[in-house]
Amino acid sequence: MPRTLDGQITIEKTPSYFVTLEAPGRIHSMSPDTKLIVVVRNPVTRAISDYAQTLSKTPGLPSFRALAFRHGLGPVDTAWSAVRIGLYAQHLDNWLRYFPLSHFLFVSGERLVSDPAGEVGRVQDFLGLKRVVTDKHFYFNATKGFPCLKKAQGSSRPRCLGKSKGRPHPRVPEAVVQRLRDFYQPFNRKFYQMIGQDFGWD
Ligand SMILES: Nc1ncnc2c1ncn2[C@@H]1O[C@H](COP(=O)(O)OS(=O)(=O)O)[C@@H](OP(=O)(O)O)[C@H]1O
Repeated sequence: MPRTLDGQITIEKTPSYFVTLEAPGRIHSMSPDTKLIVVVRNPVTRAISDYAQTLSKTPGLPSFRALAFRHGLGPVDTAWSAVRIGLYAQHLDNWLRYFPLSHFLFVSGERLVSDPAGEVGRVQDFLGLKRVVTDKHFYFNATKGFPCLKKAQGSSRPRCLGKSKGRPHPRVPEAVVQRLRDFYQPFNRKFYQMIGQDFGWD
């Protein structure tokens, strides 16, 4: 981590930390005061998004169904990372051995799209910052199908996130989606209970 002066906040973003067993202990030994921001979305959509990303780099990848269920039809394959990462309650359990819940902010991936200023507002409050970024900074870009910044930092031009963010998802049969929804439901409920926040995924 770079040196941080008084009055500065250093932010580091690595999605895989949340699901890495050794990460909480290491981060705690670096600084037990660290604030932790976790962006979560419906684990079923997250798994399909994860698959879409792998598929874009690996043409000929087996179907989502073939990877999500053992032998294509059997139990849900929790060894597949796209499935395992969505077990938020389990990952959080590991973090709560080192950090109290008050150190966490859970950001809704869905609201980050439907109301980016609202979610970014919560982030600013959590970090003790003035609400500098507001509604005024975003517009909905119909071509991208997502909110974008009216002006990028240091430029007068609008800026959307890159091609790898918000790519189309492959079609997954409804029966497959439903099986995964059922699978995640108890884990989601446990997660809501642990953090006192209901994301309404079920
Ligand atoms: N404003 C805006 N523009 C584009 N995309 C947006 C935006 N806000 C949130 N998202 C969602 O971000 C998802 C990609 O982020 P990831 O967390 O997968 O990225 S990464 O893990 O850091 O690579 C990406 O997921 P997919 O839609 O599945 O590609 C988006 O849904």
